[in-house]
Amino acid sequence: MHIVTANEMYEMDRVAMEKGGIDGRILMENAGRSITESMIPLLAKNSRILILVGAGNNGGDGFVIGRTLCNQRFHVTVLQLVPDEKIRGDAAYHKQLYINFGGKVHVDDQGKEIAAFLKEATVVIDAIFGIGIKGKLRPPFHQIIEAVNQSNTVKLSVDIPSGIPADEGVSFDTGVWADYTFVIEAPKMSAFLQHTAKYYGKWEVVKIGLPLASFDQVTARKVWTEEQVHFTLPKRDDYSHKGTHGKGLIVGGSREMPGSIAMTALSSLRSGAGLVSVGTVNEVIPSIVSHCAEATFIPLDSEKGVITGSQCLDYSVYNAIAIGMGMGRSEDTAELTRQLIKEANCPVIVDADGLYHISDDLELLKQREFPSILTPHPGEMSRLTGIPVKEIISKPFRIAEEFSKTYQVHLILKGPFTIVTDPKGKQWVNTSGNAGLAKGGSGDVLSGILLSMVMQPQLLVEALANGCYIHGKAADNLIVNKHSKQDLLATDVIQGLASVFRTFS
Ligand SMILES: NC(=O)C1=CN([C@@H]2O[C@H](COP(=O)(O)OP(=O)(O)OC[C@H]3O[C@@H](n4cnc5c(N)ncnc54)[C@H](O)[C@@H]3O)[C@@H](O)[C@H]2O)[C@H](O)CC1
Ligand SMILES: [K+]
Repeated sequence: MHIVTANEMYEMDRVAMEKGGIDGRILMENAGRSITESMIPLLAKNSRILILVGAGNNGGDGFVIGRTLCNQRFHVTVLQLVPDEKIRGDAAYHKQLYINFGGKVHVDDQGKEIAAFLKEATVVIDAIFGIGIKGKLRPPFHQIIEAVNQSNTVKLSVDIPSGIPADEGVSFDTGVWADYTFVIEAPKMSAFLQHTAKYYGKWEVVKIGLPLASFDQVTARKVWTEEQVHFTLPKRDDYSHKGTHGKGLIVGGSREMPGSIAMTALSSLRSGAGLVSVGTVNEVIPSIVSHCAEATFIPLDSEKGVITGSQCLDYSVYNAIAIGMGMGRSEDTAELTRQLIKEANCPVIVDADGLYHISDDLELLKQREFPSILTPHPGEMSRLTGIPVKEIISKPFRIAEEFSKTYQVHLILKGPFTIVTDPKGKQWVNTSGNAGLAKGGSGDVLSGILLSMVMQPQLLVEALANGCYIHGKAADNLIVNKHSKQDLLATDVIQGLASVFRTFS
């Protein structure tokens, strides 16, 4: 499933019309018909449906929906929120069809009658604005949208909740708080941004007949779906041995933070890694063993419970390495991080304190011949880039793309919608997971899962996207009957991995 910006969607439209030869009026007909079909299960025969229509093609979709619902004997009222002369082109054509079929249009371009119409309605179909909204809402639309939000109606938005921009990095006034959004052809970026996603309510994609093959030329952003997990997650071969599933090294831990690396080691083993070695300070090894008897250890030189700088580690025997969890932020651990990044001839996952250390040495990443995988949350991304957290949350796709391309890394920008970006800028969004994961230790568990995935026989980006999916899905399964978002702990997520792997094996 592709994710688009407004311009990318217009480009798809252009391709469909100019190259495909399909008429815009047919696309609008398809949009309105498909949405109506998907909407009907949510409607009761006695629903009093109010369709709010704006000036653009989103409003045009509203007229098609109006005609189609009237034709099926639903009780429909269309309220046009702009003067007649503003309804043009394909929307005007479909307005006329709606009228020809016996539909009535009420015009309220001042927003004076909206309250009265809302009072009579049980369902609002929001076709005020689509992806064409620009700048601050002009009067009276702010007031109209607020009135819709305050009304006691079920709110069904067409393509996008009106008022919400399609793109990232765009400020907005207010938007319809939809119960349900029928997204045309491809979800827009704002469905995956934490400040706008909540306006969509539940959403589903409706198809209107755009040439699917063209999406790949128009956008390099996709949702990582459960279906793809089914296709790509390697099945364990009956005749495999521990070597088949990779040997991983985890470097980190300190006297003050022995738990992080223990969780990484355990989650990695629980995700199928053949062998896991932990390079850490001697004194924390017994506590890690108590959680994870299957790991082997490389005691590293340490001072005051923290790993010291130069270590004689043979990186060549590993299929992948993860560094940083609970490691501490001394100059010594910084030196070790730099050394490992320079010398390791296999994929390296850099997390937590490892990310802290490389923030000032990002150029090192460009020199690596093997993949570098960075797993920052927005705070860590802010340190890596010098960009404020607020801006990262507001335009994560663009910032992640630029960073991955510049430093030639695979970036996993963590959040409610984790974005995996490859060094060419291709992106996949993970949608599993819940707020129960917003706790210390979650990242350590994710790093362990990723380490294990990277060592399995699958493409690197698939391994990373699958790792994110599995981590979130374990948490989703756990809050269904065993835990809640409140009490869920990172260690529970490790226990929950079994439920996910069983589904996909
Ligand atoms: N292939 C497709 O995706 C199809 C999508 N369809 C629908 O068309 C809309 C996009 O239509 P467009 O006309 O470009 O934009 P809008 O409907 O969002 O309307 C813009 C409209 O609103 C006015 N406006 C803009 N900004 C403001 C503001 N800040 N305050 C007040 N008014 C504003 C402006 O005057 C414009 O006239 C898409 O979302 C789908 O729903 C097609 O129907 C089928 C193909
Ligand atoms: K809308």
